[in-house]
Amino acid sequence: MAQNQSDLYLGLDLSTQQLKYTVINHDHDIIAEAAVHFDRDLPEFHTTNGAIAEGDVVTSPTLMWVKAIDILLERLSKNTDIKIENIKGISGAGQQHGSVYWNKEGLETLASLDVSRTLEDQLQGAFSVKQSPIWQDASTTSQCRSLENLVGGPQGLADLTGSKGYERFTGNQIAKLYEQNPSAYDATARISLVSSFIASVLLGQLAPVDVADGSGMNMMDIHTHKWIPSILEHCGGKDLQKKLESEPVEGGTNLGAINSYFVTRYGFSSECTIAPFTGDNPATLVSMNLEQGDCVVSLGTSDTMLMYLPEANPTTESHLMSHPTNPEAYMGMLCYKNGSLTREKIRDEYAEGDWTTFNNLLHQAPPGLSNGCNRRGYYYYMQEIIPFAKGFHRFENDIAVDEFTGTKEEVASYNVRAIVESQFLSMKVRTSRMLDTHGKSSDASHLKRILATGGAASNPNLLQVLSNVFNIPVYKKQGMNSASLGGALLAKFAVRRLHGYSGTFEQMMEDEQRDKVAHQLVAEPQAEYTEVYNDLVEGFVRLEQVVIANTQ
Ligand SMILES: Nc1ncnc2c1ncn2[C@@H]1O[C@H](COP(=O)(O)OP(=O)(O)OP(=O)(O)O)[C@@H](O)[C@H]1O
Ligand SMILES: O=C(CO)[C@@H](O)[C@H](O)CO
Repeated sequence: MAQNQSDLYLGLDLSTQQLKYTVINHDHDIIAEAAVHFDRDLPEFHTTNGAIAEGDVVTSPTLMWVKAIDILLERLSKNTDIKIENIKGISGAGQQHGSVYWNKEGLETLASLDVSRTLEDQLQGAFSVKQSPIWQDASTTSQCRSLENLVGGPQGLADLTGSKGYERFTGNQIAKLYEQNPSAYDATARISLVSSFIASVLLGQLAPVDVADGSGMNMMDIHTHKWIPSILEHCGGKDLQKKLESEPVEGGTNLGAINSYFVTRYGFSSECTIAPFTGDNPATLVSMNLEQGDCVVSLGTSDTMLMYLPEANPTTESHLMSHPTNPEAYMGMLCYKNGSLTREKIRDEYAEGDWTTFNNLLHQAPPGLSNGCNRRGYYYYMQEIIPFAKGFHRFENDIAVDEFTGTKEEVASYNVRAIVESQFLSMKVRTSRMLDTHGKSSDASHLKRILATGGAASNPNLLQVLSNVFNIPVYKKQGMNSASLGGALLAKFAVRRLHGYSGTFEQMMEDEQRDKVAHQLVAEPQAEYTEVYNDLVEGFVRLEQVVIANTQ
């Protein structure tokens, strides 16, 4: 099968609030994008922002994701801009860390799907755990400490797997199931990540975990990309190796052709290749085509900061993940649970639920929030990851207050500015700590640009504050769905390799991307404000320590 100008590549992203698709052509132009929104399109699953939270336990109905695949593919097959038979490869991404528990019957059904029935109809009984734990879960602290103790503490676990023990990381979620629900664990034949779950559905059999997403499990050796047997046994007994089936695979691998169900039901080509699906953050990195000195800030449901790292220097404050396309390299990451949803809380409480009002209030408060009184706010609606803190905390001249003082409008504007500034200051402080650790070996110690993405990157007012806090320009790329775009590019890379291409992913991007001026400048640092933020760092860190101490 030769390369053809009419060839198309499909990327899917099963993120927190929606399942999205992006279709690209040979030149990487975006031909179509669409999404199924879980709360709006699938209200029968009763999710809020795609999830069901019961205290620290946060899950999503696995069957909701299955139904979303039915609906998305139906919409794709009806899109007249796309010839579905021209799609040569499919890859994509999933929200990281979440897990899916297949029972034996479920895998058998998957291997023999009936083309006259929907996936939802056929896979109702396929899962031994019906609610998949997702990345917002914070209920496995004891499993985290136990795993760290096994390997000599938090730094020991980070040295082995790239991260210390984190509640949302899949190994700790599996350990909780193993301990607390042995019958469901025993009824589990195989375990998928959210990413490898979608690949499995498309293949009609269990798909392996990809190395970049595998590094979000606390169970994979970050250097060799293999499972660590002693950790597997600790988290899930002797059976866990079997339940994972195979070792993680590198991005761009060909996993096989799409299941005939999708060929007959939707008109895919029987030669359409399925490539490993990765995590949404690694897929975002892939889509960004980084140059030296770039980092990515993704403002989605979670806020994340991503960067390319040539060497492994794991820390207990950031994540080190395997790079999605370069087996020798790494991705550094910071992840905040209180991203868009916590900004929405403040918008709803102080800005009438409207982003324009939110933006107006942002401009009313002085940058740095001083103006005769030093105000500071820390907003953790959900249990935060970094720092490990919870609740809303406000200070005036270093004294904790329940609410800022001022008129109703002033109070509203202080809260709006305080949340935006404190979220970006936290990122700045931790980015420079990560760069200090990697400084000796990394060009990243000289950050030159931020490439912004995610739903909230559509708001230029936020990006202006981001630029001022970091004192570097912020750029954006065409198309809002960077993880599904990254998936489409990974699909193309796998197809090209299947047909003999021996170059790297980066070479493919260099040689075959038509639009070279892909990033647009959206905000530049404003000199009068950047100094303000430099001066704030020390006080920000000091009061954050008070917040952490108060929420232990
Ligand atoms: N104008 C705006 N200003 C600020 N935030 C916005 C704006 N428009 C959308 N958002 C935020 O974008 C969020 C959705 O982002 P996105 O579509 O990237 O989510 P997602 O893909 O489900 O998340 P994730 O990738 O973290 O799983 C919404 O929760 C919303 O708060
Ligand atoms: O937990 C993380 C990353 O570690 C989130 O960013 C999810 O991937 C959802 O987007």
